[in-house]
Amino acid sequence: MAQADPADRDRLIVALDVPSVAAANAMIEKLGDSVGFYKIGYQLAYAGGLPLVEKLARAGKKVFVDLKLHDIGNTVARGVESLNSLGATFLTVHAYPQTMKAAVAARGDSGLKILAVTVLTSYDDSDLADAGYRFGVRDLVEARARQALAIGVDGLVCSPEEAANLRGIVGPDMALVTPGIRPAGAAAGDQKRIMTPARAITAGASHLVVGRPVMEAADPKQAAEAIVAEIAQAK
Ligand SMILES: O=C(O)c1cc(=O)[nH]c(=O)n1[C@@H]1O[C@H](COP(=O)(O)O)[C@@H](O)[C@H]1O
Repeated sequence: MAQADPADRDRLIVALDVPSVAAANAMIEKLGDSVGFYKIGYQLAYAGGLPLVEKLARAGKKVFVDLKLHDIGNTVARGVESLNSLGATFLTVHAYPQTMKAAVAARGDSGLKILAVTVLTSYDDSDLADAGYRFGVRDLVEARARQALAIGVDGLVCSPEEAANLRGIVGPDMALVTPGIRPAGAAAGDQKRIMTPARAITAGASHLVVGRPVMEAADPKQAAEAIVAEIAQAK
């Protein structure tokens, strides 16, 4: 396949959802130049994977640290301060006002960008009702996006289903990072609000987060390249 434009390639964020640093290194090796942006979440971070952030950054890759912080403001701020110097591009927090304010204040001018997770892509309206919310997904995502914007958060995590509406609210520059990406024919798994890569880009997503459709593919490199090609065609 022809070499991808790095600007298209880096709109794909591959979730390194693997159980060990060894498995992560093996996958990074396999994916090679096809991937320029990785996400390290609970599974890898709790298995000793945080030092990989600095290693990947030194190797010229971008890194999204997905720890979805949510605690009292002081604890969130101290946690963000501990992450500021790792060289990551993005860090997630849940989109609660105290949490977002603390994270934005603590990231200072370190270069780390704070993403607020609006409503998880595995939730639908009835899951929100079960959790005690009186808003449905669309209204809660929108309300949280407006709060995040007012607080000065750098970007939002939402499903691609909300991307077009949010793009109209936050303008052209804010990062809209969308998990819940499923290439045509891929299994949804536990995701409830999903779209194909092409449709997510057309809807206004700046970045797509993809885990299992790449990590569990028979040929992960080919799967990543196919998504980047879809991004390049849809933009
Ligand atoms: O913050 C995230 O990255 C995230 C938010 C969200 O609402 N939904 C969601 O799936 N994610 C993450 O995105 C990745 C999606 O993985 P797959 O469903 O395997 O493609 C996982 O690492 C999730 O933790």
